[in-house]
Amino acid sequence: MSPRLDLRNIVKRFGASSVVDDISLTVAAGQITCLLGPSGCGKSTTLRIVAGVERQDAGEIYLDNRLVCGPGTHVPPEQRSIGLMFQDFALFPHLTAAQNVAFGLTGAKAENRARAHDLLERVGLSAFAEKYPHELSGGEQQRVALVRAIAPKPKVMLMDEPFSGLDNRLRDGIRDETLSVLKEEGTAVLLVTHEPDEAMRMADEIALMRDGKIVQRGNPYNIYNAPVDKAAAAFFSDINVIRGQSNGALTDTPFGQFLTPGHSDGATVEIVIRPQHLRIDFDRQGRGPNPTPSEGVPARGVVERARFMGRESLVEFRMDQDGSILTATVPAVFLPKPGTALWLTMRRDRCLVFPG
Ligand SMILES: Nc1ncnc2c1ncn2[C@@H]1O[C@H](COP(=O)(O)OP(=O)(O)OP(=O)(O)O)[C@@H](O)[C@H]1O
Repeated sequence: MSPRLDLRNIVKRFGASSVVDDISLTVAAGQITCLLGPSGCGKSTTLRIVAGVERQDAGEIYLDNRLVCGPGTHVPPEQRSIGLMFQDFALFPHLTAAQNVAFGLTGAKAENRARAHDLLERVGLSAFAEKYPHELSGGEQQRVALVRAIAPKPKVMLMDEPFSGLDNRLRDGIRDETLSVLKEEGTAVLLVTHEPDEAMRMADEIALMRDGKIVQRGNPYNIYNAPVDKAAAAFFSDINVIRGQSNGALTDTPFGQFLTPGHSDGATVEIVIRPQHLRIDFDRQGRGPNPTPSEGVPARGVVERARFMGRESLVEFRMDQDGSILTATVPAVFLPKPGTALWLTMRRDRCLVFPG
């Protein structure tokens, strides 16, 4: 199946710097792709180029195989069949919710009204159809803006941090509603966010951006579990880093030897593990659990501090062997006293090995 939206080698420079540096990306109908990355990495500029409000310096964009912008071609934004949903959306204050939703529709009046009411019902707002924007809460207004953007059945929906103005409790509900409406409509969605949680929740595919480039593309599971480098791993959660020197394709650590093929002798190797993949065991008269092939050798540490985070407890250890600090999380209440000696083991299948 050919992609609905196809970006090929998009470049945008401001002065000497390439803010978007050779971005290629496809989004299929009914698929949600998240452009995820830190502030300033070029996400919004990419979106603005797709919308047609910014022009690229090189590259092409195709919509259903039709060139919409490239050398010598620039289809104006309003002719691209693209819906926009930004954080600072504005409803027309003098129109009711239903009139706002029906505003951009070109069909017969009764038909437009029916479409507006159907969409409002799908986001739980039928009772608000005849209300004006100032009579609606922020979250309700946002849902109206969303269905207004969806109403003309755009082929592509561009969303730039669309939920960031909402408080957490509202946000989850509106995200899920949005997701189901967009899926039902079969819209191709390109959504910009700097929040990994939002991308994990919304995306079929995440495109992780850094300095104007896409450094990794994949589904949330793969991006989280097989990050391309340490920075990609650290973008999604806190990480622990254990350093060592590779020798004969092996690296010695307090947790035993790790296989590090492909790293030359003497090269620094970083072994990365997320806090939830460290296992904590009690000290049995100076001994920890027995080594196993799947968890390697345990290492002893002393609790520096422990904090209850609501869904989990976070325990920081100072390791006996080298004084380094490692953090483990436990999905329960576990608050050992500072100074308590405990043993840590690393789930080998969860360790990531990167060049240092
Ligand atoms: N019109 C412009 N002129 C000059 N520089 C610009 C212009 N627009 C954006 N930039 C610069 O390009 C870089 C990328 O901006 P962009 O808004 O695309 O980033 P972003 O990843 O969306 O960040 P944020 O999440 O903070 O919005 C930034 O350094 C920004 O200052």
